[in-house]
Amino acid sequence: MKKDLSYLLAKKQNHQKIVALTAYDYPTALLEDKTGVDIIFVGDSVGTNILGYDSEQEVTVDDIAHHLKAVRRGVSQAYILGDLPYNSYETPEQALDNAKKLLAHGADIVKLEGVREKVIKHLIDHDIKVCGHLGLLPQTQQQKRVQGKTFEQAKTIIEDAIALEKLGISMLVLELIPEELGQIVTEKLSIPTIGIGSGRFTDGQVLIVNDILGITPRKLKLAKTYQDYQTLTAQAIQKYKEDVEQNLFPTEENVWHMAEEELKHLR
Ligand SMILES: Nc1nc2c(c(=O)[nH]1)N[C@@H](CNc1ccc(C(=O)N[C@@H](CCC(=O)O)C(=O)O)cc1)CN2
Ligand SMILES: CC(C)(CO)C(=O)C(=O)O
Ligand SMILES: [Mg+2]
Repeated sequence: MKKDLSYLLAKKQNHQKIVALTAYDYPTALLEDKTGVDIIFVGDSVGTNILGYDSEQEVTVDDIAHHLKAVRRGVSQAYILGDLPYNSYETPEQALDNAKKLLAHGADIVKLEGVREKVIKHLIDHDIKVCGHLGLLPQTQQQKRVQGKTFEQAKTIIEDAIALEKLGISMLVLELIPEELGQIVTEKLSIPTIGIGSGRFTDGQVLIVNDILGITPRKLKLAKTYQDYQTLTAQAIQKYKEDVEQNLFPTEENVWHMAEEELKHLR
């Protein structure tokens, strides 16, 4: 059964955690879907984590669409979120064009950063599901510092969250804010909140799949590393290199032969 917004909302209401994780390719999406991840994010984090870009700002709508297509082919149950990248939702019309493109390539919902009232209203008026994003906004904040630690900043985030819910967004990502603020926003909203680096009390959690697998070179405080990809992959590549150099690969079990009857004419 394909998961939908009412399934996610029921999880909030029943105090069951929503599990979200990014994926950028088919095999990873297949595994996440099979495991029962609720929401797969095709984030603009693809830029710095997969494409080798220096910044989130280099990511294009075509980049997201390309990875969305791959992810969609691996998914039968998870809800799929596509990020609208930097500069792709400057006007309501541009945002609608780009959101439609992401939906056409497999997204169930689009996410955009900040309180962009006119843009969000335009998308919702056209029946597009929108996920908000408050706290740290990576597309416009290069410094990855915790947001909303002071009373004034926290108050703004709470007011923004309420304003976004009133505009009609279906869920809200909270990034890199204090746990207390994550809890207050989550209690004030009826829609699900999905946190990253925002404490234990949001309705769900999202992480970058590269961080949980140990693909990311450094360990972030906000993440947990479940596997040592760097070491394991370096070992596998090193062993393959040695095997080729020392004629230990391929072996008899990796090769095909001709019948002697055919071969004798060639010799
Ligand atoms: N791969 C990876 N890429 C990402 C994110 C991630 O999550 N992991 N998230 C988005 C960018 N946001 C962040 C947020 C925090 C940090 C970060 O570096 N945080 C420090 C703490 C910062 C602080 O103490 O103020 C940490 O150790 O957790 C980096 C990127 C998109 N790209
Ligand atoms: C998961 C999240 C919220 C992290 O910033 C995201 O937007 C992304 O992956 O691009
Ligand atoms: Mg993003």
